[in-house]
Amino acid sequence: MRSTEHAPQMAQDNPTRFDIALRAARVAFNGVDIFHDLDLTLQAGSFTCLLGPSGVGKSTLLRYFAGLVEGDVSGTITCSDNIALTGRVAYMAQQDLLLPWRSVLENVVLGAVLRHEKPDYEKASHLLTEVGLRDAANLRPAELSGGMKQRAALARTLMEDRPVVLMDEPFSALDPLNRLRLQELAAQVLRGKTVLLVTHDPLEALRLGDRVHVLTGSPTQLQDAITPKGQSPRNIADPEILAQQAELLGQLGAERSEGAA
Ligand SMILES: Nc1ncnc2c1ncn2[C@@H]1O[C@H](COP(=O)(O)OP(=O)(O)OP(=O)(O)O)[C@@H](O)[C@H]1O
Repeated sequence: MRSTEHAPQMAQDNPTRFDIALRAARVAFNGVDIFHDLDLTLQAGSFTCLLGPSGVGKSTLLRYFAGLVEGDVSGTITCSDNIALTGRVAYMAQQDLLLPWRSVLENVVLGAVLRHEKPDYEKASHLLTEVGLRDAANLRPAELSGGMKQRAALARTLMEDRPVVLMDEPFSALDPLNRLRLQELAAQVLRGKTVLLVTHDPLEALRLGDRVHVLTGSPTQLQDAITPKGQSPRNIADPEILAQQAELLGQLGAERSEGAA
């Protein structure tokens, strides 16, 4: 990973110090419970990953923490410092949500502009270099590939420097090498922050997550967390990580589908 004198301030310089407790969460759409009685604690400064089959409710759970689920919703979110979570979250959606009329650089500094703050263009340029978009800073989103849009959205999320970061499949559109590079970048820039990340990739979850939960069933339930050892980004060739991958695939139902085949 490149490192320059202008490297953005890393989260470990200012770690997140409050736990976030979600209790008795319930979300229903059209009268059907996606989940109910769901509890999940995000420990201060730790990286939690959510895995599960498509449609199980991962994005809904992530969006619940972001306060973005509307309608038939109940439950509580409490921070251990007794300050509301609202306003302390950076959220990266599955869709890149880049504004089409703004350049990549202008999209990355959008948060500051909307808050009427002076954008830190130096930090934005550094992050664009880190995500491999230095030469695309002045392009509009329509001129980018899907993977480039996702990298721009990641740079915008990392730019925000919030204590809590929620990311929905942030690397899904990337080729394998860019995926590994950006996982490394995320691990480095987000170290010390409280992160919740949704992914379909068990190895990505084990590479980055301190706690990895599988969601299964309907209504959805959280399986007990798997807790890979050591600091992220972890070596995915490590035999212990590979054993945990097998465990996660088992929780996801791999044995059942092999049996069915
Ligand atoms: N706003 C909504 N209105 C109605 N139904 C919704 C809404 N949002 C999500 N759902 C439904 O809730 C269920 C869970 O959706 P969600 O997007 O959370 O799943 P997911 O596990 O993230 O899926 P994927 O891995 O495909 O992204 C799905 O059946 C989906 O159709």
